Amino acid sequence: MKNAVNVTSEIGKLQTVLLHRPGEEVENLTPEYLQRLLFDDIPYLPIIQKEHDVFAETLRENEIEVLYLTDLLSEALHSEEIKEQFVHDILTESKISVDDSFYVISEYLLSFDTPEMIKKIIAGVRKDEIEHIKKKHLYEILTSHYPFYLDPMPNLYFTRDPAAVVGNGLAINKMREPARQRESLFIDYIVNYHPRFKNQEIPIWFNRDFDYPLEGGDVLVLSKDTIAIGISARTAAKSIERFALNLFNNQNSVKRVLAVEIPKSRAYMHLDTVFTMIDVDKFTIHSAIQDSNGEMDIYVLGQGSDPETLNIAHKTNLLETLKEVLELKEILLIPCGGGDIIAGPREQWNDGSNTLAIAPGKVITYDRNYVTNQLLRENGIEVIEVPSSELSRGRGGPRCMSMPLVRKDLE
Ligand SMILES: NC(=O)NCCC[C@H](N)C(=O)O
Repeated sequence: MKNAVNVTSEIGKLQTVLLHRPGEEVENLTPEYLQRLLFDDIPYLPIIQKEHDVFAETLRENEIEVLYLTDLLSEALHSEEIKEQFVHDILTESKISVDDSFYVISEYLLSFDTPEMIKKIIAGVRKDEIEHIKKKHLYEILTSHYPFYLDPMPNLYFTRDPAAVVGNGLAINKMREPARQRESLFIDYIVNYHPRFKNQEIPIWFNRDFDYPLEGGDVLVLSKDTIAIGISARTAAKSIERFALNLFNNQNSVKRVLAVEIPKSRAYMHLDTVFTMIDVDKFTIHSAIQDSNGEMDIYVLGQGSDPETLNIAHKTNLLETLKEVLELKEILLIPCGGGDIIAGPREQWNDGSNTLAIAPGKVITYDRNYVTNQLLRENGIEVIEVPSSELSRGRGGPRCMSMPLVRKDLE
């Protein structure tokens, strides 16, 4: 039987991918809470869904199996016991303290059938939806202006971030921002209880109970023996060390991890917002991650003298480091927006360098990034554009919106 998960490169023919179609959660965004919920604007639901459907259809047209997170979770919660446990965990992680409201909200959620309950959890539970909760505690009275018991989860369509497949195993991520932390609980339940995954003995390289954060947008599988991980606003150096040690100690394929430092800013939140692999020897890059001499900080981590030690080598030239680890004479870095001082940052902001490779040299991008798309084509890349007016409002592109579960190994 084929592995439930297998990713040994960024570019091998994509075979199975996990998506989430945006739903009512985006209608629960209001200006006051945009920042807390990590959005810069409010998408228009019918159009964001239409755009997402085009994205999913484009994948299917390319013979890629598209799985939806909500379907898998619904199938994973196949007994009352698992469903109740899931609701308990979600409420606990939503910081609903164990008092009257905990039980009332829990009962409310469990009154729905499983798919509807999952939709409700993702959409968020408004306070005015359950009126019969008596406010007994001071904190309940004080916070009553806040409209939700359970926050909406509008970032869920960025399935890239809560987990990452590396080789035949998985990192189930500890997410940095409170608005996203519950997302990886969905993956945890799917891996543990869904028939497609539960008996597969999938190795877990990193777990969501680790003290420091790691997010999937920072994890790039450059080849079967080299992973790149961003040291970013979302992923901590300590998490990279742990992940690297777990990989080195528990499998024999990954030999090195490149820890790539990027500016800690909203525009560059993950490594894949500024750097993606699109062919065996081609990458997109946003030039602003390098200094005026074209340098940046890259740390090559390898297995040290004992299982808890790493060898660390400091490099400053991305191109030379990539050539060395990928054993290639030439590599092309294609700058977002052609490196233009206006088109570059504009297209990067709208995910011009967040490219999803579905095969070597074949990518899906947002249509709005026409400067970058043209440049990719001029450099021999097959570019399939998808509409992006509303999808891009969440600050993520085609790579962020997809979690590859299976890719064909490169020859
Ligand atoms: N890999 C990615 O860069 N994902 C995009 C995540 C966007 C989301 N609004 C966030 O701030 O987490």
